[in-house]
Amino acid sequence: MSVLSVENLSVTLRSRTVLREVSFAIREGEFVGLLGPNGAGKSSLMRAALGLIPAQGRSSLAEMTAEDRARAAAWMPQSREIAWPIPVERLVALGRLPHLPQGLRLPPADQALVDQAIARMGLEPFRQRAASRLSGGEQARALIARALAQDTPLLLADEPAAGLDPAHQISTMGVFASLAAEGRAALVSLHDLGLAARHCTRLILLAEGGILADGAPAEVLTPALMARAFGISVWHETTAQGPVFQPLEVL
Ligand SMILES: Nc1ncnc2c1ncn2[C@@H]1O[C@H](COP(=O)(O)OP(=O)(O)OP(=O)(O)O)[C@@H](O)[C@H]1O
Repeated sequence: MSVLSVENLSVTLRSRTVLREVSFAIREGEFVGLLGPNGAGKSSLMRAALGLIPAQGRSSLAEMTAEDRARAAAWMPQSREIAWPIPVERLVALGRLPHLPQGLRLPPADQALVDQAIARMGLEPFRQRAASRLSGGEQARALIARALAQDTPLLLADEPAAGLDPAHQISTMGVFASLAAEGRAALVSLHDLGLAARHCTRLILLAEGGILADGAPAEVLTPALMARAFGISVWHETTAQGPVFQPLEVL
């Protein structure tokens, strides 16, 4: 079943067309990496698909009411600043707000989802710490945990691996992959092509105002497409531990 359907979506920002008639659908069980050079329109595509910026065309999420959308999709934006000193546990608990009548304390089932999200993102030691006093990477993990606590069929995240140390990059990609394996879906923008090759079930490559390629990682991370989209040469090999992919040089 499709959790997001985008048809002929075009985005114009300050009279410049950033995306032209982009169409794709995301189904349950998919972990989709959104790739493309700086300025290709990855954030704009996710924000337009969520109905956060004006766009032409159709998006199934943008058509929903704000309440329905908050139960259908969780969103982690690129900007991570947590400006106020809310304890990490309460920040993560905000993910349950779309599911609760106003003013109620968290029922046990909702608290269990908060605890699960905190454990999944390795935030146990920070539970009572003011979120504004976490490091950049820890703040990113707290915001991913809030999105996980929302417990939605689809999670969209803008560069969630940026600023994380290697172990947390791998474990965070593992969390998204496990959501997909559980029958949910994730759409995640990434600049790390090696992580995309190893963890995503499908890649969408944005460039030149549209989708240049959409398919399995091996179909998208080809030398020809990498040269065209990023102007780089690449090295890749299939190993016993899975695909290994390394950008090499600027062409
Ligand atoms: N508010 C805005 N007004 C005008 N132009 C904008 C605005 N926001 C983004 N743009 C432009 O739209 C284009 C797409 O930006 P977007 O942030 O979607 O790219 P991206 O693929 O997410 O880039 P990055 O990899 O650098 O995060 C860029 O050329 C950017 O300069």
